[in-house]
Amino acid sequence: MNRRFLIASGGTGGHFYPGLALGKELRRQGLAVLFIVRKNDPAAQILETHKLRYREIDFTGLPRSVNPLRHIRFVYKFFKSLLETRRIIKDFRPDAAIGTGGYISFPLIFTAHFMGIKTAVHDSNARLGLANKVCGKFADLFMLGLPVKKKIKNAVLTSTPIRREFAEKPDRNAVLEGLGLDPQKRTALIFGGSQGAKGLNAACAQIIRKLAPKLASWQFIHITGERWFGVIRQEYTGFSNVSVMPYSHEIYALMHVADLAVCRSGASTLAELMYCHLPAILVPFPHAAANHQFYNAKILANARCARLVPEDKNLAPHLAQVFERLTGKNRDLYYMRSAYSRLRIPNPMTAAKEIVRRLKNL
Ligand SMILES: CC(=O)N[C@H]1[C@@H](OP(=O)(O)OP(=O)(O)OC[C@H]2O[C@@H](n3ccc(=O)[nH]c3=O)[C@H](O)[C@@H]2O)O[C@H](CO)[C@@H](O)[C@@H]1O
Repeated sequence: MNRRFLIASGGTGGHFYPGLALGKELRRQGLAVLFIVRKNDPAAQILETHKLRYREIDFTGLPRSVNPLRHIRFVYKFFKSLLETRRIIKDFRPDAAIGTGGYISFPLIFTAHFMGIKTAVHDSNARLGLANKVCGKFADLFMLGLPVKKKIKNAVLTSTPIRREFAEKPDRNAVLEGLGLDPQKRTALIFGGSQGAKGLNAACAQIIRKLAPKLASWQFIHITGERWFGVIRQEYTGFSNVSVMPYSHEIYALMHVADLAVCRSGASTLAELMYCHLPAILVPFPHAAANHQFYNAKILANARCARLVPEDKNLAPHLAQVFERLTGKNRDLYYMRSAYSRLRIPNPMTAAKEIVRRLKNL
């Protein structure tokens, strides 16, 4: 009979997309897959687009406020979610339950474990999230996107799955000309996480405006995030060597044609940089849980594939200094690019396949 896999995923894009890649690979291999997502999670819509089945549960993360009513509501929803999950497990009868991070993993891994079902979790970051720390105590398999310092039971490094589109090498001339840019010039790609990044946007615009006349052989693609598009586009008025956009659905093509990225250090971004061997200046999101973006960035910085610039009051001058050095010395970029071949992290493009292989062996 067909093996059956139940995946809890959703919340941020960073937690959801690796789960989606995994679900698609399970289906590609002819295995049955069902998702559990939080009620009203926009991830449900994306699952529908991909024709993947899902069930919703009513659950929220730990309340941050001290309001006792919120805590009572949390406890109520917590027990309710365990009962809902139990029902789903009884209906679907999975061979294994998988959580891809975020608090939605907890009810599934906890319930499945006590119902005698094999469990696995995947954490993309170099510092584990709270839900995964707890789930790790029950999991039969703990898959890691990046190496972590902490000793974890049943852990294996699999990397984080990325979109298949990254495997298609684009035509550099066509991509750059399509953006009104010059294929002869070197190109820096600037972007935040899936939402953009306010501080990074402002610092980059300031630096590019100042350095552009000195850097005639360089041009820039600046992805601002929807919220900041208008303001940042204004800043570049009169600059013909900058292409500004609010979001790119084809960032995989841009990463392949770029010579340097200036970006955040979310886990999927890192896996994509690794796959494209793209040298980067990483500016970790300073408010990420347990400062995990800093630890993510450190892995690429220690391996010399990237430079790490913290977002503090010196962001603009520090970034300008690193940026000027890298754009002035092509040799540095060459060494950074080649340093990726020495990274001892599995290929993110085959990560979904590898995860499925391990799940089948549980
Ligand atoms: C702010 C925050 O806490 N973010 C976290 C969130 O990911 P978050 O989703 O913010 O960040 P990630 O780097 O993991 O993913 C961003 C994704 O958006 C894509 N992209 C971005 C811009 C664009 O124009 N087009 C586009 O497709 C990138 O290619 C990438 O695939 O969960 C991740 C996994 O737990 C964490 O590592 C991140 O730290």
